[in-house]
Amino acid sequence: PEPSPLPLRSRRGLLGFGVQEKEQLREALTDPLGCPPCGPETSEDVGPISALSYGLVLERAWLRKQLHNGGAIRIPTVSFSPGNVTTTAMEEFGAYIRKVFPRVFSSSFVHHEVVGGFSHLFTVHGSDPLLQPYMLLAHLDVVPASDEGWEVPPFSGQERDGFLYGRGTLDDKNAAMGILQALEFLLKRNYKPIRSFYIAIGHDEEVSGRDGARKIASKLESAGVRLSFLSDEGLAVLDGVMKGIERPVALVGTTEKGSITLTLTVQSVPGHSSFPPKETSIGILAAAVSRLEQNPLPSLFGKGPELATFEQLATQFTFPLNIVMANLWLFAPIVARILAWKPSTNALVRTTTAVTLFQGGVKANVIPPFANATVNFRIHPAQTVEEVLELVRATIADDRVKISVQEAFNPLPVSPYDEDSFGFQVIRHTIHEIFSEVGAVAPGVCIGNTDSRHYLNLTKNIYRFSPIWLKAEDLSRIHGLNERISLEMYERGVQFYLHLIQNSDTPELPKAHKSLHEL
Ligand SMILES: CCCCCCCC/C=C\CCCCCCCC(=O)NCC(=O)O
Ligand SMILES: [Zn+2]
Ligand SMILES: [Zn+2]
Repeated sequence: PEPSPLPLRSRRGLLGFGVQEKEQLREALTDPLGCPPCGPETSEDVGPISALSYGLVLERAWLRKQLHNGGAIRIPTVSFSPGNVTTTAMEEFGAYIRKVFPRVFSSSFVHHEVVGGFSHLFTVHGSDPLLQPYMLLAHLDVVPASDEGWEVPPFSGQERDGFLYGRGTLDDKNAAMGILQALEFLLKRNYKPIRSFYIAIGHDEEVSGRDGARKIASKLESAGVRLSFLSDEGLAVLDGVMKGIERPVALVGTTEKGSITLTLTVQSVPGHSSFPPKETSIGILAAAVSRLEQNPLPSLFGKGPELATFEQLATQFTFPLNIVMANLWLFAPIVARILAWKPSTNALVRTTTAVTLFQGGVKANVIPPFANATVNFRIHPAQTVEEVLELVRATIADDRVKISVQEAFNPLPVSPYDEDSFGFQVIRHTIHEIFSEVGAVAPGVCIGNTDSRHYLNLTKNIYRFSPIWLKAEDLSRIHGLNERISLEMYERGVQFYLHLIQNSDTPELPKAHKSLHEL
């Protein structure tokens, strides 16, 4: 049977669903009868039903039918360096989404194209051409992971205790699959958007986005496209990440830090290890790198947009921290010192220094002819590439260490987050709908970099929020060991995009609400 039409929001509700509509939506989302006929599969047919590994979670019976041959997490779409990505896996990913999202690829008002070899651009044509389109961004590539240290192999897509484990479950296949799953679901319910939108799934975000996002952006720019707003991965719902805040809070990245990656090289004359010089190239380089680690760049806390984050979150802090945060003009130096204790909050205080690669030496009895190291700095919004470079030179203070710049860009402009900013308000409203536990939604500085920076010429309204719930212990899973997402959170992510798409269909500006109770 054809699926029943989804009871969509009435126009009167604009952004919010009415109580009855929400109930209907809940039923539609969980009612397997709304799915295509599936046959009498049991859970043994496909093993554990896991969201990303099998692609779909809301319509479990339907997904069992389609997804026997692996899933998003099991396709190792690893990016190693710019131009060096796992192309076969990326092609497989393209085939996979064609298979599991048939309506997205066959709808008369969704246009799909592959850009840069493996990135995907979808244009979803809305019924009102006068409304400016928006864009949902995600990426399909992941950073490498070996089996070592993982509870389950990172590309096996296994479920344990309600969590799906694997590289990409938080960054960023949850979003790539979640967005497409939301669209597939809406199309199945005969939903026709009013406002047009784009979905761009990049294939090399983890290594600069130069072949994916950059090409998509320049293609759209040449076509004269301007966006109402752009939503990408970034900050998240944070639960217990910051001491003194009792309820979870959602941070939406209104800017992101800059970045500079340096190669440090020391050369020396090779020779016999039995009569070594006082210092080898490895020793000289190690000392330089150690000086960088021992002398972090200065605290700039309170001089950038992080000030607004803490001011807006002030009421969420318990006494007396609420007073402290509301008076950062006085207390910023003390707060900065406390934030610097933990890596996640230290990243808000200063430009960070990370030594990520170190190479040197050719044989045990040969004086090394060279040594080199890669150091990646993430630049605080109140600093520039030039300023960082100058401070680094002064800290190394050794002419034998040659410094070359691999890549560099300044911190990104701050997107508006006032009451008149459609993009920020629609995202904020949707967060309150889906993550009703959050005490506040505030603007923040995204400490990592995203594909969204390639779209600066298309909109000033760029917002970086991953619809995921992170506890303090989860932060190390991103690019780390045992990356995982609970099935419940993946499902909430799909709901987030489902609501965001529908909420964006209003021409009117949503008013800022602190919570749903005020609606
Ligand atoms: C109350 C304030 C506490 C703030 C603590 C920050 C918590 C960090 C939350 C999320 C992690 C940020 C990840 C950002 C996305 C990164 C995407 C990525 O990997 N890009 C590539 C790169 O940056 O190299
Ligand atoms: Zn990412
Ligand atoms: Zn990443």
